[in-house]
Amino acid sequence: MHDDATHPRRPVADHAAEIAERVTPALVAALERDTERVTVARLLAAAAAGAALAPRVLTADAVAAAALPGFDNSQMDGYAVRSTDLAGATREAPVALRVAAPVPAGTQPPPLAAGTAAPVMTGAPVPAGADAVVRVEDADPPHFGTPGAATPGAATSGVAEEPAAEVRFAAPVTVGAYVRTTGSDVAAGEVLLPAGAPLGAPQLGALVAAGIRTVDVARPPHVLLVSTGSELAPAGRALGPARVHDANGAALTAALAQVGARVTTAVVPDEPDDLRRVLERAPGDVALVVTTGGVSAGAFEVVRQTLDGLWFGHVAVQPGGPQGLGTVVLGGPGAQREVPVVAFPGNPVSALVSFELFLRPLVAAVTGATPARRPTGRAPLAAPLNSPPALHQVRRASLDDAGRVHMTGGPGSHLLTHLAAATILVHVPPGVARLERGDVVDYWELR
Ligand SMILES: Nc1nc2c(c(=O)[nH]1)N[C@H]1C(S)=C(S)[C@@H](COP(=O)(O)OP(=O)(O)OC[C@H]3O[C@@H](n4cnc5c(N)ncnc54)[C@H](O)[C@@H]3O)O[C@H]1N2
Ligand code: MOO
Repeated sequence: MHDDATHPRRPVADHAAEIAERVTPALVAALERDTERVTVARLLAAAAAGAALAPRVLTADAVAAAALPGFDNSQMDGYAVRSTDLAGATREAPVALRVAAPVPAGTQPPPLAAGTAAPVMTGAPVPAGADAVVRVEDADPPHFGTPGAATPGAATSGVAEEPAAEVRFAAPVTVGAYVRTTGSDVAAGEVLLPAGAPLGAPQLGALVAAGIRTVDVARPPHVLLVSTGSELAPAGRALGPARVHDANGAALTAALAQVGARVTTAVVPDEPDDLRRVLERAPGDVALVVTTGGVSAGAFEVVRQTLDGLWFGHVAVQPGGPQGLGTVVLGGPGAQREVPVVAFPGNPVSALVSFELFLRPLVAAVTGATPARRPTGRAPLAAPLNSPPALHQVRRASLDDAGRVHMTGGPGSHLLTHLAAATILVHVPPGVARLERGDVVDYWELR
């Protein structure tokens, strides 16, 4: 048993601060060091396949290859005109112009002759010579008509009228009215997105719009996730007697990926040499090692027994009490480097709750994944709750339609399906032994 008198439990906030001090600089350094050039097409394919773009942060300015818009175009369905032609137009004395050939979007019109007005559609180029657009509803007639409308059955637009040969305007128009000028969004050669910009939906759209084919981005930080335990079998493998599947590897891979990390997993038995070998062969760009299991008081605690120099102790939290923290040497002779290691307890709920408390906020803050912090709330309990008064207890729960908190299971840290059913994590601070029905608790939203 843990002996509080000789080994005081470390407060949650202190342990969180210790982890942040080691892990945040390592992740920041990795993001700055580890960049890659990717095609926008690849980012697009990843987005289409459902991958979150975060934390794809630009590491160099993305410069517009072409101006946006690339040509002067109309903001409205209307008539492209020469403003001088309408200079004297009034309601009493409208100006009549001959209607030129219409300009659909996607076509390049000929120059506009003086004394004419070209029907121009939204997004279509404004013809050379024209310097303004008058909305069709402000002209007379106030619609374009439908070619072939005179033929019975041909009208489809609801305006069963042939296009007019002449159009009248009852007011002058200002130069530039409803013309979206070339480069008004961004000029060719201008910085479209600066280094440091996170790539989200509008940014990806802007890259494509401006014709940019490749960008320099930070690579997601690489985490080596090591599940320890001789009882573990990889996901999907048939189980022998007394064996369990590696739930932690699965759950933490997903949890890390959700906040923008790349994950390499390993499953090692409770054999120090096996753990050493995994660390020696770790990929060269690993910025952080996360282990689960092997940290408590058993006879075969591979993490505790193998990783010298780590702090091992108890944090005043349940689940997630036994924890380890320090640095570990990765790589073989001549290629060794030190990275932080965070050693979580093996019970699956303990490992995931530890992640929520200690790692998720740090990784999200560095990668820009959202939400950086779990949204929080307060709600009344639907039933009484007991809590170990020396510990910060984290319980798995959900809210009913009336906004009351129901536990999705007991406090046992093996109850992974109860965590899977939960939508909130309830926090019961130290010093509280019991809460009654109706007492208000703080919670974090999990989804
Ligand atoms: N004498 C004491 N025993 C224990 C203490 C203690 O203070 N004194 N603490 C308990 C608490 S609290 C926890 S949490 C666990 C933490 O133990 P370890 O980190 O050493 O984890 P293991 O013993 O390796 O495993 C615990 C439990 O979790 C299962 N497990 C481990 N890894 C996985 C995985 N990847 N996927 C699924 N399940 C996993 C493992 O089979 C065990 O059932 O120690 C308590 N004991
Ligand atoms: O910390 Mo252990 O997680 O209480 O089961």
